[in-house]
Amino acid sequence: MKLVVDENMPYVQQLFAPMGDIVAVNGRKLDAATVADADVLLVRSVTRVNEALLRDNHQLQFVGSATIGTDHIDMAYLASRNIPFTNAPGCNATSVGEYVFIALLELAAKFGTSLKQRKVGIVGAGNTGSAVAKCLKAYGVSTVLCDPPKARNGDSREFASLETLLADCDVITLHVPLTVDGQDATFHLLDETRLRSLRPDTWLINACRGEVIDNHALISVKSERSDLALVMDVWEGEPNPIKALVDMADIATPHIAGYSLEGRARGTLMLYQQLQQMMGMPASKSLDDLLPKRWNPRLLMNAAPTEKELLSLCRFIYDLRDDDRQFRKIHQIPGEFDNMRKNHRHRREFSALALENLSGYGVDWLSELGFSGVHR
Ligand SMILES: NC(=O)C1=CN([C@@H]2O[C@H](COP(=O)(O)OP(=O)(O)OC[C@H]3O[C@@H](n4cnc5c(N)ncnc54)[C@H](O)[C@@H]3O)[C@@H](O)[C@H]2O)C=CC1
Ligand SMILES: O=C(O)C(=O)[C@H](O)COP(=O)(O)O
Repeated sequence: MKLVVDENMPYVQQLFAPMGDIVAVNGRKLDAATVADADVLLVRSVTRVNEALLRDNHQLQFVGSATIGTDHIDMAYLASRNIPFTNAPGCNATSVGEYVFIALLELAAKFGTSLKQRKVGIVGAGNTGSAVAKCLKAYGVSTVLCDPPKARNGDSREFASLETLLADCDVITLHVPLTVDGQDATFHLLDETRLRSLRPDTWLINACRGEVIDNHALISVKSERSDLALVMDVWEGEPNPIKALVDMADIATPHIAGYSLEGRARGTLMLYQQLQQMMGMPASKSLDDLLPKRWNPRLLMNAAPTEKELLSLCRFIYDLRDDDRQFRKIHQIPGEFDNMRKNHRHRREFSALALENLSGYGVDWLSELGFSGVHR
């Protein structure tokens, strides 16, 4: 069996080598000729899987994308050819939740305020939006959710309309799929009119897909509104973000909000599990077989951390400022957006750090935030 696999997918050898010959490729440059004799195709978000890519392949048995988003996949075409497809729902949701939480702590420190004084509007209350909500709830920050499809489908949580959320919240964080059709289409969901309606001093975060915000409109609004703060992980026109927008952003990164080691490992593992199941084989490998052990530096928590101390703890796990600094140096150099992603030094999730004394001393909320606990 021949498996054509994006070279930017960790743990492929450990999981898929027993199944056949692995050919690792640059996912952005993948073409029909390279895929022509593949039996299995494993991609990431940078590969458009459609008729143009698969027209010369008449033996493909499985397509997997180690991502949450599926906007790069022509599902109708795969269905028309009866090619089974799976993505990896939720694989990196914790990573996105923690990225947003850390970014908000960074902004609060930068502007000399407390995150607890802000009301956070979460647009899209699926896996990633809920992961953000979980972190904020653990820390005691109030949130408002907007998710019309979930509201219509009877989700028991309380939802606001987008207009109410924009009017009520001083942080807006976006967690919707990119869709262009239907009543919930998200392409340019934040258009110029909505961007102009943002409350004074709003912090706006995009960690879903660049096209959910009209980037040109954002540049125009932000150039008149220095009160707005921006955290941008995703961009229209990736891998070529607009320079003016990178320069305006308070935090700018190259689509790596989901790039925790755990998130990326889960993505590959979920594809392995699906393929094994499809072939009627047991999935013998688990996440523990892939990940390095948790850190246990014996950090003793015997008092609730201040917000500044919490930020230091978070930076110990993932210092977002490093990615921001590096991205600002490279984002206009051809190829470097993808290189920075490919060579991203793997960041861990909060759960990789075991803190002592999480039970008691008023620090239980740190385990709700995601840290592991070691009780004495
Ligand atoms: N920056 C990054 O590294 C990552 C980005 N993503 C992006 O984030 C997106 C969301 O991921 P998940 O939360 O896991 O997906 P999900 O499918 O679990 O949740 C998305 C939610 O958005 C809601 N929704 C759809 N249209 C909406 C609208 N017009 N207004 C409000 N809500 C709407 C849906 O009902 C759903 O509950 C993915 O599709 C992907 O594009 C995902 C992971 C990592
Ligand atoms: O899961 C998603 O959806 C994402 O946006 C991924 O984090 C993107 O990562 P790549 O697939 O582009 O490596």
